[in-house]
Amino acid sequence: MLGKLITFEGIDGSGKSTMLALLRENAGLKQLGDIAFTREPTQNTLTGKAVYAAIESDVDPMAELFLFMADHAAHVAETVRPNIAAGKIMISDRYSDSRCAYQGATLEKVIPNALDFVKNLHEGWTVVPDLTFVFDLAPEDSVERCKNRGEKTKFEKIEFLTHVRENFMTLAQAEPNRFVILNAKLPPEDNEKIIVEKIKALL
Ligand SMILES: Nc1ncnc2c1ncn2[C@@H]1O[C@H](COP(=O)(O)OP(=O)(O)OP(=O)(O)O)[C@@H](O)[C@H]1O
Ligand SMILES: Cc1cn([C@H]2C[C@H](O)[C@@H](COP(=O)(O)O)O2)c(=O)[nH]c1=O
Repeated sequence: MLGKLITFEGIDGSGKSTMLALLRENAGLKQLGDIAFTREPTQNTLTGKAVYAAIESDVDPMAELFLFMADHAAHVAETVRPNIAAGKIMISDRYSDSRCAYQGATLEKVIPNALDFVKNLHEGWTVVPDLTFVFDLAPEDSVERCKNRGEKTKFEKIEFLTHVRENFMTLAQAEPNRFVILNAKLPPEDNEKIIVEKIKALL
């Protein structure tokens, strides 16, 4: 039997990594099947390194989109498809919706309907997630959390993250059966319970 793909999305600092650390240890989740954790951008790969170099530069946003797309293609081919074929439950920290939301925003002034343009690039070849959680957080809180974390990327700006957040909401409204919006200000343990219940219902 084919596995499932579950993705975690949201603006920077919204709590995805914190939640995934909790889920790795969640006994109820472990009982549901063979779980494989993954992420985008991919780590320590040719394409992932190119993406992180781009994030730290002021590279042309269209060029940056295609670096993210290349990383996604490698991720799908080398990790996602084989694990799904092996019947695993794959949980990805960011996936295609991050591209639609972030590059939909970086390309706003470059191409009309940038979000749809990016979304359409994925059609026909990617693996579509079965379930997607969006950690919804005000950009002001996001920037504050990122400041406390001690990192700063070119994306961590209130105006830009406001646009990214709106894009996540647009994506969720278009596919209400796939998306679950979480209040990222709740204690992580509260959202953890909601997530495990939704995953149980999916399986
Ligand atoms: N529910 C929460 N309430 C308050 N603070 C939180 C919560 N979840 C996470 N944090 C804190 O916010 C910061 C960012 O969290 P985390 O690294 O999990 O976010 P992220 O979504 O993985 O970020 P990014 O996508 O930028 O890597 C961390 O300092 C973390 O401790
Ligand atoms: C997958 C993906 C990510 N981004 C952005 C989101 C973050 O600001 C950075 C790096 O991600 P991390 O989880 O903080 O390591 O990249 C993006 O713009 N487009 C994407 O497709």
